This record gives sequence, structure tokens and C-alpha cells, in this order.
Amino acid sequence: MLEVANLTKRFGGLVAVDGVNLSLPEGGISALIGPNGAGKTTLFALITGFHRPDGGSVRFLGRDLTGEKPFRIARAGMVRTFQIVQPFAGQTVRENIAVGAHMHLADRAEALAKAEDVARAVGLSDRLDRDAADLTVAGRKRLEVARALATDPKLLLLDEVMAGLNPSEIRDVIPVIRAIRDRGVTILLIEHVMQAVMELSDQAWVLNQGRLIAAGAPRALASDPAVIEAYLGHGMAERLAKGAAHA
Ligand SMILES: Nc1ncnc2c1ncn2[C@@H]1O[C@H](COP(=O)(O)OP(=O)(O)OP(=O)(O)O)[C@@H](O)[C@H]1O
Repeated sequence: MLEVANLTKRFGGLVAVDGVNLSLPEGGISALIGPNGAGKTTLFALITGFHRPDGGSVRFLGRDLTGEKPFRIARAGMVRTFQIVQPFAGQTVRENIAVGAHMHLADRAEALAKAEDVARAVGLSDRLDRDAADLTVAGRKRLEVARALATDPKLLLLDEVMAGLNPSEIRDVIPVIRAIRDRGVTILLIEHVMQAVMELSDQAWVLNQGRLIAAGAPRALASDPAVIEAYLGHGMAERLAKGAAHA
């Protein structure tokens, strides 16, 4: 579905994304993980047109979308969410979601009806008439997902939708993401909450210092020495293994 080849982005002397190759099949949930500053959000921004790559290509459903504008990429069916949610204050939750629905629906009534359908899917039905600015952090995260979902994406890229949520809020969001997958939307998520990565994703890629260093089933990656070192520092895999042997 999504083919990323040799994708590269530099910020001055820093290579934030360094020759990344990634092939995402249609269906299911995949995760992109890695330590802070690894380049995950930059990779999302390159894929969805918010940054122009310095090299490499992005193909989606057989079309070359490299360097296209975000709006055109969204129209092609690939939409991202943002870590920092900025709802349109002074507008209701329903109106905020309808903004996404207008991507394909010119008619106001149809867009508002679509917003109601999407609000049900993300568990915001009871807050449709509230001012979006009054939502809690967890509510805003759901609103961000809803706005993206209202564009009818084929591939939804979720950037840390669980950041800032407490454990019970995280537990509540996991089935929402599964339900979106069950609607036929393919999902790629950036997530630091490992419990969620383990529960949700079929496969994961690990990014470190702009490079992909591992890929596979999330449980296998958790014991991969290269992944442990990326998160905890050089030599940690060996020290952990010795510790386990002595225990
Ligand atoms: N617009 C920018 N200008 C300059 N440097 C940037 C810019 N955006 C990101 N960077 C740098 O690129 C690197 C990768 O950042 P990025 O936000 O993609 O990482 P990340 O893996 O998403 O991190 P986190 O998990 O903390 O969100 C970092 O060193 C960051 O400081």
C-alpha cells in the first residue's frame, strides 16, 4: 500500500531521516517506534507532504506522491494526526470534525452527518455540541483522530495519540483504534506507550538516529539487542543479559 524508498531529510547538518525504506501492506496496524529524536515525526511529515524530502520517494497505492502537498496526499487517502492538538476554539466538536469531512463532502448537512458517524466511532457522541476547546486532553486526542477519520482515509498515521493519557484512558483508546482498523482503515502509529504497541500492532519498525534498525513482531523486537541499545544506550543489551543470567 505504502512504499517508502531511501527517504532522506536533513535539517542543516543533522540527517533527521536517513535513507529509510519501508513497505506497508494494506490492512492491519503497524507501529513506528524508537527513542526521542529518532526521526519518527519527521518521517510522518515526509510521507504526508508536510516536509519535502531531500532524497527518496513515497508511493501510495501505486502513485508517486513524493513532494506533493498535504492536501493532495490526504485526498489520495493518506492522513496524519498531530501530537499537539489544536481544535478550532469557539466551534463545537461536531463542527471541528466536519472540517475533515469537507475533504470529500461539499454539502454542509452531509459533512455534519458524517461528523456524527465518526464521533460515534471514536466515542465522542455525547460531546458533539460542546465547544471543542473545553475537551480534556483525552477528548482532544479523540477529536484529532476523528478529524482525520472524517476525511475517509485508507491509511491513517497516528502520531502519539496516547501521549499525556493516564493508564485508564489508554485502556479506553485501544479498542477505538482497533475499531477503526475493523472499518477497513490501515493504521501506522507512532507510539511510546509500549503496552499499546504490543496490544495493537501486527508489526513494528524501529527508528534510531534517522535510520531503521529493526523490524518485525513487536514482542520479538522487545528482546532485540539493537533495539534495547537504541533505547537504553550502548552496552545495555549485554548488561541486561548478564543480569538475567545472574538472577
Ligand atoms: N523543523 C526542524 N528543524 C530542525 N530540526 C528538526 C526539525 N524537526 C525535527 N528536527 C530534529 O530532527 C530530529 C528528529 O526529530 P523528530 O521529531 O522527527 O523525532 P521523533 O522520533 O518524532 O521524536 P519524539 O519521539 O521525541 O517525538 C531531532 O533531532 C529534532 O530535533
